[in-house]
Amino acid sequence: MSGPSIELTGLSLQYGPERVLSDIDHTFEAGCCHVLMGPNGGGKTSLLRSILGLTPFTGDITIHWPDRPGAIGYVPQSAAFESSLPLTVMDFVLLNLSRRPLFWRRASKERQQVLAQLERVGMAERADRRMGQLSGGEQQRVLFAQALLDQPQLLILDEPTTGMDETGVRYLDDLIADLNQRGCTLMCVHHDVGAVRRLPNPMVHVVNREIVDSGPADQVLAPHKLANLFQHHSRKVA
Ligand SMILES: Nc1ncnc2c1ncn2[C@@H]1O[C@H](COP(=O)(O)OP(=O)(O)OP(=O)(O)O)[C@@H](O)[C@H]1O
Repeated sequence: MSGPSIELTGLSLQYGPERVLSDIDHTFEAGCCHVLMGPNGGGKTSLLRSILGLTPFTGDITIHWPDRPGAIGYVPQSAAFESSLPLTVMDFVLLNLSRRPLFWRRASKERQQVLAQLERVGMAERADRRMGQLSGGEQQRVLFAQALLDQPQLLILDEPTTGMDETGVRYLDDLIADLNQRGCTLMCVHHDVGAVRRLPNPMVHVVNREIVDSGPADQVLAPHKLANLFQHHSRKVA
């Protein structure tokens, strides 16, 4: 089963007097690798959170699934784990696999499933470490493994390579290429122009209160446009 398209109609979002997203009409095509870029505070995370239903907005967001609704995976920008929390990598990913409490014995089938996902991000050997004792980049890899468990058809990533070393980035590149080949729709926030160019046929959307530019990466990230990519609009107070 392949991924959905996402249609925004008159999407606006405001925090107090500050208008973060303003009357956006836009469609993200099915099965593509979409990258949101733009200046800090331009509204990229707010746009992702709106699609996930994690923040109130006005207007409409419609997810057009090709068949029946599929699974959605989400990797947030960062997560904090208290180092004294007795929650291992295996526990954390297992928690997301079933609704049963952790102290119930887990079937080895479930454990194998989790290990297979951890293997895909190079973290299987650290399955018994506590989440709070991993580095930021390692935690990010585990969050990614957890988001892959349900075989998502829509995968939403907020700055997925933050804190990751080269090996982590390579795992991520391979996984994204694999998901893209399977027709999954990917939405991803990125700041690194070089990393975006490595993605499979990326569509880049520049978010700066509105979507100010959109198209294939080689057009939107053309050298003469790069200077303006991270430039801020003066923000209007609504
Ligand atoms: N929960 C919130 N309450 C109040 N203001 C918020 C909230 N979340 C975000 N904002 C503000 O909304 C604006 C857009 O934030 P958002 O995180 O969407 O931007 P972004 O483009 O993802 O930025 P960055 O590139 O720095 O991650 C910022 O000015 C931010 O301070």
